[in-house]
Amino acid sequence: MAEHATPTLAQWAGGPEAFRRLTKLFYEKVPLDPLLGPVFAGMDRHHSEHVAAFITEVFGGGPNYTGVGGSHAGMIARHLGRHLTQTQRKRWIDLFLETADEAGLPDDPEFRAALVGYLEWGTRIAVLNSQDGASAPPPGAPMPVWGWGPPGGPYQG
Ligand code: HEM
Repeated sequence: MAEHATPTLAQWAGGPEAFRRLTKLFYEKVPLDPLLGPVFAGMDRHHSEHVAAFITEVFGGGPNYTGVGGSHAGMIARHLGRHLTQTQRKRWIDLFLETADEAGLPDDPEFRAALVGYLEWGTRIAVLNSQDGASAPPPGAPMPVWGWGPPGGPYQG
């Protein structure tokens, strides 16, 4: 990184390893949660790594997800027909943010605002695409890209 370059969200978070740590902890808790446990009953054993790779890529950390055959359309497809509810979505976010603290992700206002904004958007996309009538985007649909938004960069003191 150039001396004064603004880090990507992924760099500021601690790189792919930080997201792997976060999702590993998160998906260890999910099966124990009364609302989320049943939703993830058939979870792939690599699920947490796939979600970590997806978020790392969205946050500017490189092709961690698409580089190993993943795609935005493929990710959306995993939510089709699941009839996710707003109650489940809200629990997912609450538990994810609680776990972000436990995993030691940065807690500066700028990073957390970007994280919450992405999670609010991403979970609503997941719920929408889980309802009857939803269909996956075309296979070549681009991955979402998330940035710092109005604060423009991390907390500087
Ligand atoms: C920003 C929000 C979200 C992201 C980035 C995300 C990402 C992903 C990804 C990458 C996969 C595919 C994993 C794989 O290939 O193994 C997936 C699958 C799945 N997601 Fe999400 N998801 C989000 C929100 C949600 C929410 C809110 C729920 C439910 C409340 C949910 C439920 C599921 C389920 C049940 C699967 C299939 C798991 C399996 O069978 O292995 N997702 N998600």
